[in-house]
This record gives sequence, structure tokens and C-alpha cells, in this order.
Amino acid sequence: MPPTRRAFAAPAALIGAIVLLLAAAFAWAAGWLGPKRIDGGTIVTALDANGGRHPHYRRAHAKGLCFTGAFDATGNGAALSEAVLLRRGRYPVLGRFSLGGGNPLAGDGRPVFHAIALRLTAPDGEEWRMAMDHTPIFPVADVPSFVALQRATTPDPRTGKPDPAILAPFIAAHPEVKAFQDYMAHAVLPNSFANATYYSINAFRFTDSAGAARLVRWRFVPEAPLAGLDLAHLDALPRDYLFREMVARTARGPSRWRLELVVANPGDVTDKATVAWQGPHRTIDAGTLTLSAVQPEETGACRDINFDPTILPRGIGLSDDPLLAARSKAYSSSFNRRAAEGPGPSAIGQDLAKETAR
Ligand code: HEM
Repeated sequence: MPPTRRAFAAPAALIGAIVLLLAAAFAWAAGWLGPKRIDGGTIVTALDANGGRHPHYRRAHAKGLCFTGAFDATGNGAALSEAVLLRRGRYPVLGRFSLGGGNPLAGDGRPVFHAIALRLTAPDGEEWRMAMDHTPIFPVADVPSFVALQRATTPDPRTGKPDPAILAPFIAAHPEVKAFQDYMAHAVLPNSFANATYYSINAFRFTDSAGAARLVRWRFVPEAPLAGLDLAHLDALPRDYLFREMVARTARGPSRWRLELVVANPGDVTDKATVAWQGPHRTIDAGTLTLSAVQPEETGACRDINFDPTILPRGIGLSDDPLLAARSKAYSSSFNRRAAEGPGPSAIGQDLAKETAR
């Protein structure tokens, strides 16, 4: 019996649906559908526009100082992660202190991130790279908001300050920024790189040797007691005060921090860097970071490296926080630009060179 028209219509509709589905899948994979992805170059161009373009330097945290030291792991971190670097032992550390902002010669008296970047290396060459700020939270939680924040806070050339006509609508559309503003308004701005607590801010997924996974944020807590800069007279601070203080302090002896791993409680927000974890948490003392020597970027090993926080050892992985992937591509774009431009002289290196020439 010849097939009816109806019998032909059914497979034709099915084939049509499959073709549509494939076309949609292709469009999604190509980034034509779904949430618009922002590439690293766009993020870095927004940073350049905000801070003024400073070729040769990091597009954020441009002013820095290298250091070397060691991490002595207690072994307690093995309860959360199978990472070799959390097993009891001593591991070499390369690090970099920096201040937020894209101007490598800006003064130190600014209410900006005081920051540390670390690379811990295991005997088999495995690495754990981190970049941390002195605040437990970040102003925004996703990449479009980060780019919008750069645009909204770009100084107006006429006043040197953000244009209120652009900033006000941004703040209104981003109520999450308020938590960070409140934190900065009340927090102590450390008067030394050595007495700041440095926070991972983003959560990471730790997996132990039995395969159990937990979400963790961490912080490096200083041995040196916290003291603050005088917020009312930041302008009066000598240009390289914080960096020189660290050079002088290290000549007198090492600085130390305890690494605390903080495990998320059920219900903690783990995909938004704008939200702090409140109340008691299981906290593990994972070891001590000891800084023993500092070097200007010209002679240290921290300048020509990308402290991409997604370079992680086995046993530590990414959480669902979208900032992590964004950071990786932005750091990479910044690194590629500055690597192609060649390095420039650092603030503290210029100072030391002048002093030794005298
Ligand atoms: C979407 C969010 C973020 C973007 C787009 C971003 C962007 C950047 C860029 C472009 C650099 C320069 C990288 C290089 O040239 O090597 C940088 C450096 C840095 N960032 Fe971020 N960042 C973000 C979030 C964060 C967060 C949440 C933290 C703190 C937990 C942080 C801490 C740092 C530190 C410490 C450095 C300096 C690293 C070094 O010394 O090499 N950033 N950031």
C-alpha cells in the first residue's frame, strides 16, 4: 500500500526540527545566542580607558614589588584537598605586592586594593597561583558589571572625578556595589603590606583524596598587628610609602601570614564575590607563608608572570563563580599586551636605582 501524505509529513517535521536544533546548537556554540560573552580584550580595554593607558605594565595592579619566601604546610589542609601543596612540607614561593589601579607610578595614599599575588610550587612542578586583595568581598559579581563599573568610574577629564551623571545610574542599577562601598567606608586601610589580611574573595572547589568536594574561600592572616593609614591625610603620604616600608621592614627580618581555609556552610553564596560569609565557619589552619626577601620588578621574578588564579593544583578547582573565568581571560589579555610592549621601569626600582647612583 503506498504511504499516505500524513506518513511522509511526520518524518519531514522531525527532520526540520532536528535541523533547527542543530542550527540553534551551532549558534549557541558560536556565541550568537545566550548571554553575551565578553572577551578579555574588551575587559582590558575598559581598564585602560579607566586608568589611562600605561603600556608596558599590568592593566590593573600596575605598581608592584616582587618577593620570595616559603610556605610551610601544616598538613591539616589535606582534610579538604588532596593538593600536594597542602601536605605537610615546605614549598618555595614567588610573590608580588601591588596596589589597585593601572598607573605604575601612582602614589600609595589611595583607598585602593592592597594586594598580594603568590605562586606556590610543588616538588613535581605543580603550581598554585593566587591573586588576593585586602577586602573580603569585591564590588561586582559578574563580568558585564565589571566592565560597566570601569566605564562608570572613569574620571571625567574636566574634574578628574567620575561623572555623577554616569556613576549614579550605574549605582542605582547595581545595588550589590553598596556592600563593598560600606566595607571600604568603615575598614582600616592597612599601613603596611605586612599587616594586611589577604582574601581569595572568590570561592574554589576543594576535593579530598576520597573524592568529597567542598567550597572554600581562604585568607592569609598576618602575624604583624593591623594598623591603618590616616584616611584624612592620604594625599600627604610619600609617593612610595608602602613599598619603601616593606623594603625597610624586610631588611630587619621576615614577615609571616597564616593560611586559613574557610569551608562554606550550607546556604552560603558561592557564586557571588559581592556576598560575605557571615557567622562561624569550619576553618582550617593550613600553614605559614614566610616572606624573606623583596626585589624590585627589574631584578625579581614576578614581573613577567601571569598570576592567573585559575592555575590550580590537582585537588583544587574552580567554583561556579563567573568572575574566575573572566579573571583568567582578562589577566591573559593584559599579560599578552604588556609582554608584546616590553617592560617599563618600576616605581620602586627607579627609586632604588637613584639612591644607589648617589
Ligand atoms: C572580573 C573581575 C576581575 C578582573 C577583570 C580583573 C582584572 C585584572 C587584570 C587585567 C590584572 C592584571 C594581570 C596581569 O597583567 O598580569 C589583574 C591583576 C590583579 N588582580 Fe584582578 N581582576 C578581577 C578580579 C579580581 C579579584 C576578585 C581579585 C582578588 C581576589 C583580584 C586581584 C588581583 C591582583 C592581586 C592582581 C595583581 C596580580 C599580580 O601581581 O600580577 N582581581 N586583575
